[in-house]
Amino acid sequence: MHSTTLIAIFGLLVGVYVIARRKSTSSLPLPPGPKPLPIIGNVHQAPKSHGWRTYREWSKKYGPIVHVNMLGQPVIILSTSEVAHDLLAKRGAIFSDRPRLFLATELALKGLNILMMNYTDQFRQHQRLQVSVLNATPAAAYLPIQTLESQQLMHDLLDNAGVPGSYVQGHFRRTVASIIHTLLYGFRVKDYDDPVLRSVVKLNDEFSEFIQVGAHIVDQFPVLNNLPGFLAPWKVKAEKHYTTKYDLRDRNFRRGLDSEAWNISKHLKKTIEKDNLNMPLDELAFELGTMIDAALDGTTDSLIWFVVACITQDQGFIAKARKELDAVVGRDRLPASEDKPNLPYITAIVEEIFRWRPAGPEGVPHLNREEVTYNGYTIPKGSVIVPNVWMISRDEALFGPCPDDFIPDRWIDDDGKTLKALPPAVFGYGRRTCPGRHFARNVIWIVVAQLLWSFDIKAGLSEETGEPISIDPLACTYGLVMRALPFKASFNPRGPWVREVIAKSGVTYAEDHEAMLNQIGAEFAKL
Ligand code: HEM
Repeated sequence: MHSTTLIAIFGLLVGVYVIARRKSTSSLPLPPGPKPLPIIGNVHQAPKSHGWRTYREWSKKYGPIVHVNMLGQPVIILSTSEVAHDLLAKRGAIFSDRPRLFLATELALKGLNILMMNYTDQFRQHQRLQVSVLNATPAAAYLPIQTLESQQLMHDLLDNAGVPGSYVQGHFRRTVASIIHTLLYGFRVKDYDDPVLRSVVKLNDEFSEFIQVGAHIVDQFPVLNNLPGFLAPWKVKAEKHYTTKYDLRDRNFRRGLDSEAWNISKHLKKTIEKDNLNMPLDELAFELGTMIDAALDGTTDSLIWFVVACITQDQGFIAKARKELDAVVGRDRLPASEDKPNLPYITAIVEEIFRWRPAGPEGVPHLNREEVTYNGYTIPKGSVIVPNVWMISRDEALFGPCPDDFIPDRWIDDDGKTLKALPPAVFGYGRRTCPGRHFARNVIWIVVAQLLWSFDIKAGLSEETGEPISIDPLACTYGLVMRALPFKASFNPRGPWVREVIAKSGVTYAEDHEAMLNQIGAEFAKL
């Protein structure tokens, strides 16, 4: 046998032995969970995919804190908003690291993945940069670009209107991609088959596979990486992922720097120079790339779930939204972000999308750097902490009855106007809460408002029978992000005024987006 193979097997055995002997200083038990087997723990019961379904069953059986053992690695699943806040937010100093998912970080991204960085000084430096361009105030400056792209989407969907049913998901992805590439790098994405967009989607899908907790034995036993390539096929895949990502990020970053107009690449490079930060430019390029990756899927997929909700869940919410839109906006123009204070029902719909189909139903895992005791249990140091977002969003005590149904009214207070302060789970917790949440909410709000104002959204028709093709509202992919499986939909203008209004703004590619970016730059200068 090859000597590296022997070393790897020896390392594996030592690893199992050391982990099995890991001693706790607390006399309190571990949280309850399914019964483990010796050495392998609960590996045999671990879900192969759609873990949130299994986690839902476990939380019903064992309660809001469940412990499972993956080859000695403790995994703690949190299933109510209260326990998630108590641990991940209130004890944020302990619970803000990330698991060492070897494939996702050390190998595939060589430590340059901001999402998977521990809560270190280096991470905090990145976080300060993110917040400086994504907080509520800077995010508000992006509304004109977001509105422009939403108008373009309405135009693209109108173009599709005569088609009895087509796959429209690409239009939504293009819209979100164009917003983020314009702001970060200064160029619009005009085609959903654009090669830059195709690369981001492919890399995101790959990364989503790398990041799955428990899916790769090398995450538990990094020593296996000493195996020769033919015994460790993940190495080649991860190296290729890194190189492709590096090249893409480098190219986009340079394009941003070379562009005439203001953009976030230029702005952050200036910040680094002005504040004399210790951050090499390729690290900044990765920072920007992380924002692109994080923004694209969650935002696009939330919009597509909204389309699914319109087709499969309408118990009157569409009529209610239209009544509000007609009263506030009228029929001579598309809704604009300035209408937001007067359109609380649209805001309730946006919150309901996040609750009904949280883009990341298993959240992004945290890791605790110290052992803690909580509610009579011990949570061992170095546990992988999974916020069970799917279940947290279905807590009837918080969100009311029928949690599997799409009911925006659950967010509206008794006065019919104010939004209830219910705790959303979709953007994560504590010090690692998604910095892009204002940005995402703004994009989704304007697109949802304009879609409801413009179109009757229905299931696509079968080419053979002419009948509507039924859509399973739970049919989805599995990964970091829960994506609806491709489906056909039709978007028909709900009245003649819609075509007139959308045609008036027409195709938006002739608009001077560089002037809009310079305007944002001028607003940033005043902040
Ligand atoms: C609906 C859309 C989105 C969803 C559902 C979402 C969700 C999340 C979640 C769950 C996390 C991890 C939180 C945690 O660990 O507790 C996260 C992190 C992050 N998100 Fe978002 N996000 C969305 C959109 C965006 C956008 C638009 C941006 C940027 C423009 C963005 C940038 C980031 C970044 C940079 C991180 C890493 C933060 C960290 O690791 O501390 N996200 N997001």
